Amino acid sequence: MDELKPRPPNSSPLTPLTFLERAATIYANCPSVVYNNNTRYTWSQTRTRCLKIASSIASLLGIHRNHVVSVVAPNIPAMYELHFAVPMAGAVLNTINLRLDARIISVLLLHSGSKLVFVDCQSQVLVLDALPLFPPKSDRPILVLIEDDEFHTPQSSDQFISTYEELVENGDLGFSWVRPKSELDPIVLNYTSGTTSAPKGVVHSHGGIFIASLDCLIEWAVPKQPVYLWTLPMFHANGWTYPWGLAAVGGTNICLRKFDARIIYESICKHNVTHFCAAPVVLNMLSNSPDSKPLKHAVYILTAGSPPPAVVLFRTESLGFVVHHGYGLTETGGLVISCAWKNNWNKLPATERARLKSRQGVRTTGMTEVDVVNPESGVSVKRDGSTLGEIVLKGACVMLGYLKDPEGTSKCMKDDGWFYTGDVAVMHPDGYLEIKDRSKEVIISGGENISSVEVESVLYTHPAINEAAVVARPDEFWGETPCAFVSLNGKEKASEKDIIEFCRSRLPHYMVPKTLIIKEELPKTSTGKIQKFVLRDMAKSMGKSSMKMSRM
Ligand SMILES: Nc1ncnc2c1ncn2[C@@H]1O[C@H](COP(=O)(O)OP(=O)(O)OP(=O)(O)O)[C@@H](O)[C@H]1O
Repeated sequence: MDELKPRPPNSSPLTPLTFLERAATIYANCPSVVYNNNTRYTWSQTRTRCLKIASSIASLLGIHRNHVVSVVAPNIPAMYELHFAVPMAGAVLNTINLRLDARIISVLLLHSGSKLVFVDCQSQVLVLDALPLFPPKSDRPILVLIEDDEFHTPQSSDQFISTYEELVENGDLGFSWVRPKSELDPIVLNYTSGTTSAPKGVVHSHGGIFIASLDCLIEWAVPKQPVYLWTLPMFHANGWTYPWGLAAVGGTNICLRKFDARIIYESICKHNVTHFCAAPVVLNMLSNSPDSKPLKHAVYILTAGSPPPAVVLFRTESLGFVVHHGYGLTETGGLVISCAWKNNWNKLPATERARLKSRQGVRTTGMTEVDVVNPESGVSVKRDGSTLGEIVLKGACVMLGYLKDPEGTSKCMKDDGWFYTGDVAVMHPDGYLEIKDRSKEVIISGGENISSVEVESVLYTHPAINEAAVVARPDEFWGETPCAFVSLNGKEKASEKDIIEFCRSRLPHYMVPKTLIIKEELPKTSTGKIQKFVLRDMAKSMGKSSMKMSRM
C-alpha cells in the first residue's frame, strides 16, 4: 500500500468554481438568474458572462492571484456572478455589507488590502465617502460601477475606471480561468457581523467552500433545479454558500435588490419559488405580516444566524412553510450543525415539533466532529440537556484563519484540534445540541447561569411581543439579573407588569427578568441580529438593579 501516493490525477484541488462549467453543460438553456422584469439569463449565459468578467479582471484591470477584490452590492445578478468571476481570475472575493457606514467600509477596505471594488450604483456615495478616510499615501483600490437599468442613478464621479457591463463586453471568452494550485488556496474573505466585537476577517479556502457548498445542499435536501429566492444577503457569509450550491443543482436564482414580507409573498407566487434562506428575524416578519397568506405550494425555508424561538417556527410553519433549522458561523462558511429531522417526529403535536426544531441539532454530514465541552478542561459535557459547555468543531470547512490576526486565530483554533465557537450549549440525551447563549452573553445571577435564549423564548410566546432580547444587568446582591428589552407587535396591549407576571408563571423565579424595558424597536446589526452589546451597555448604564420597570 505504501507506494500508493497522491498523484496529479487524484489530487487536483477541489473548488466550487467547477460547478459552473457543469451547470452550463447540463442546464445550458435553463434559467440561472432572474431579476426584475428585464433580466433573465440561462446557465450557458451565466458561464459566458463570468468567464468574460474574470478575463477582464485579470487582463484589463491587472488583478493577480490572491489579490483581494471587494464588492459592495445587494442581491443583484452582478453580485451572483462575481462569486464565480472573482475567484476565476485567481483573486479572493470580499463581499462587503452595504448597510455599514463609510467609516467602517474604509476600515475593512484598508484591512483587506483590497485592489478593486465593484460598487452598486446605489452605493456609490457610500464608497466614495469611504475612500477619503484612508490614511494619506495609502494605496486606494480601483473602482468599477455596477449600473442598473431600473435605477437611473447617474454616475456621480469619474473615479470609476469602467462599468460592469463594459467588462463583460470586453472580456475574452477564450480566457483560461485561474485554477487554485492547492485546495487550501484562499477563495473568500468575509468579515463577521460584529455582534460581539469588531468584525474579524475570515478567510476560507477553495476546498473548504467546495465541501461546505455540497454539505449545505445535502443537509437541506435541495433537489435539482430549485427556484431559489435571494432574501439572505450574499454579502453575509456568501449567503451560506448557496451562490455556488445553486450552480451545482442548476437552480434558478431569483435576485432581489431589497425585500419585505409583501415582496416575498409576491415573488413566491410570481416565480413559483421553492426555497429560500432567512434569519429568524425574517420568519418573525413573515408570520406577523398583514400580507401573510396561505401558500399554494410547499416553500422550504432554511433558517440560521440566531436562535429561532419555537413559537416563531410554529407560526411560520402554520402558514405552510417547511422550515429547516441550521447553525453556522462566518468562520465555518456554511452551516455545520443542523436539526436533522426524524420522520417519527411528524406524528407529534405542532408545538412539540417546533420545540424540537428550535434545537440546533447534530453535525452535518460534511463535518468531522462536533462536541459540547467544558472550555477549561476540554472534556465533553454530560448528555443531560442541562450542563452548559462550549460548542467545538472539526472539519474541512472551518476557516483558514483570521486575516492579519494570528493571535485571534490561535485563540479559537487551538492545538487540541478544535475550533472554539464561543457559543454555549447543552447536549441532550439524544445527541442533539441546543444553544443557550454566547459565552459573552450568559447571565450569572447568584451563582446560577441563566440562558438568555430560554428567557427570550418564553417572552416570544407572549401575544403582544414582537421581538425580545435579554441581557445581564449588574445587581448589588445577585451579581447580575436578567434585563429584558422587548418591542410590541401592536396586536394586543400589555404593560411591563403584565409581561413580568407572564414570565413568572412560566419560568423559575431566578430567571424572571427583574427589569423590563419596552422599546419601539430593538437595535440590530446590519445582518439583522439584535445588538446585545448595545442593550448590555444600556442595562449597565441604568445602574445596579432593584425591582424596576420602565418604558423607553
Ligand atoms: N441556529 C442558530 N441558533 C443560535 N445561534 C446561531 C444560529 N446560527 C448562528 N448563530 C449565532 O451566530 C453566530 C455566527 O454569526 P456571524 O458569523 O454572522 O457573526 P457574529 O458572530 O454575529 O459576529 P461577531 O463574531 O463579529 O461578533 C454564531 O456564533 C451563533 O452565536
